[in-house]
Amino acid sequence: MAMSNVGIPSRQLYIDGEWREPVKKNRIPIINPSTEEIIGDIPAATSEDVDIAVEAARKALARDDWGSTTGAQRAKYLRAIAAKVLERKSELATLESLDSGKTSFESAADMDDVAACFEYYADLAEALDSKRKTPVNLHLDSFKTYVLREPLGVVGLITPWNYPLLMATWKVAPALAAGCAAILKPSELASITCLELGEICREVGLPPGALNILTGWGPVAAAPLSSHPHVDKISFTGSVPTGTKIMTAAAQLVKPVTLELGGKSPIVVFDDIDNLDIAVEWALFGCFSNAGQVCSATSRLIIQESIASEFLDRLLLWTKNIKISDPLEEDCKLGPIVSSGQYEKVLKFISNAKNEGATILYGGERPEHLKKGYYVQPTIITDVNTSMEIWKEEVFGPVLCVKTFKTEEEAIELANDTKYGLASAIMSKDVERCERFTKAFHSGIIWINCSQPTFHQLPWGGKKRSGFGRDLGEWGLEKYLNIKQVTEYTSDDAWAFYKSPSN
Ligand SMILES: NC(=O)C1=CN([C@@H]2O[C@H](COP(=O)(O)OP(=O)(O)OC[C@H]3O[C@@H](n4cnc5c(N)ncnc54)[C@H](O)[C@@H]3O)[C@@H](O)[C@H]2O)C=CC1
Ligand SMILES: NCCCC(=O)O
Ligand code: NA
Repeated sequence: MAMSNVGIPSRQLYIDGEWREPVKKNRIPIINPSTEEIIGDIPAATSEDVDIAVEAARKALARDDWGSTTGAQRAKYLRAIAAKVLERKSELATLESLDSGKTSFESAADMDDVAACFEYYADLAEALDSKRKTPVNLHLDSFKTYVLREPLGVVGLITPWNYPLLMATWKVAPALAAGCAAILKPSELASITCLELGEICREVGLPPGALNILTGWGPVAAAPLSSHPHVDKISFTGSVPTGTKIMTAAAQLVKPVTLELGGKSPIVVFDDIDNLDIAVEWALFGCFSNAGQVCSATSRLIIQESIASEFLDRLLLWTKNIKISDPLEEDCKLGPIVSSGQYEKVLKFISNAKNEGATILYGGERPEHLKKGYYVQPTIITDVNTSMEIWKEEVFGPVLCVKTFKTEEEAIELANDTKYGLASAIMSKDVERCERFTKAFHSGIIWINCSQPTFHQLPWGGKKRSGFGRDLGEWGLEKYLNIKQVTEYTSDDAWAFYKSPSN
């Protein structure tokens, strides 16, 4: 096993710029999914701590040192956070791998993305100053009007474990850029790096209460944010059942939510591709990177019948070549699943597929050389039909199911045969066909001749059961802004709608 000499910091809740013990003093063990060992613990917040954090956030908004900042001033904090992340990149990446099982390469890439995302929203925060007040010319002498873009208020950011610090950053960076005060609730399965973000905020002198970080169990530490009368918005990434609960609670207060809820995304491969191996590698990366624990994983391979057999042969060769090991080992390409619960869930999906009559072409089990840890072989499933669970449900593990098609019409029907609508990919050198598919796919993200590349300048989110609203890009900032119209009557004349009693 690869050794790490990075110690697990022991932290409290990060509230009002300070480390604060949870009111109930409970803690949750941190489990390393590669060794199944307890390596530390995190504080477990309850609704009492949520109340304290919400109050701290409200006070931050009311104080000049946060509530009256310009975008340019906030950008300085965001850039300082980015610099600290890069300074601590190697340590943070190792912590991310120890906590979540991500390979060290992917964790390091995440830290680069985290820093770049803070930098990107620093740019947008600066640009916001000139857009803060936009005059609107009505071509009327009697009225002067303008539109203000203001911070929305106190926002609750509830995030998952698959990209722990990166998913938090997709929400924290724009929320702070907008001038909101935020409460981040990371996943109990992987919170270490999000707590370190608290330490970074403390070190760079982010005004107290601007960002508060509460770790703990979802129903105890996050649910109170959805129902809290002084939390103005919830931005969530995670499962459909939890998204439904959040939306239900928020609906009682007409609280806006944005939900990013995963999917069962297709990758359609046509027989006109120039290079089989290039397409095979994208199909592999699309489903097995991050051990398949990706909301946008292209986990349904829809392949043209004429090249299916050759494609699958190559796919098998590439799959067998994937190095599965402790995520900190050099060249590891597939680490463990995040937790025992998720591991059991993935294995159950595979055994259900088998019981329903599908063929496990490759994988489906624990790799023989790894006796401990929540490892699952990269798995390829064929003989799938569209009524099977494996075709319909999100596995969130390294499990690819395969179906073939003959015609373009059949391909698009199969691609859209899902309750989800996050991403879709097409591999073809026919430009017009790619355009037809771009239009026909029912999803928020389209990849052409690739799968998964993600850029923080572009909107991220889906339709149907994948949720609504967008992270990233300018759309990721807009959702933390309140649009306020201001209408001023500038005429000296009376309005004269009613008859004046003095006449
Ligand atoms: N869209 C995505 O990126 C993700 C999708 N998932 C899907 O969800 C499945 C289950 O994973 P979980 O960790 O159980 O996801 P989850 O949706 O329960 O967890 C995500 C976040 O929601 C919080 N949460 C849990 N219950 C809550 C509640 N009642 N109110 C407010 N927040 C709550 C959790 O503490 C965590 O911070 C996965 O197998 C996968 O299919 C999981 C993580 C990320
Ligand atoms: N490449 C980033 C994927 C983000 C997500 O799984 O939500
Ligand atoms: Na963990």
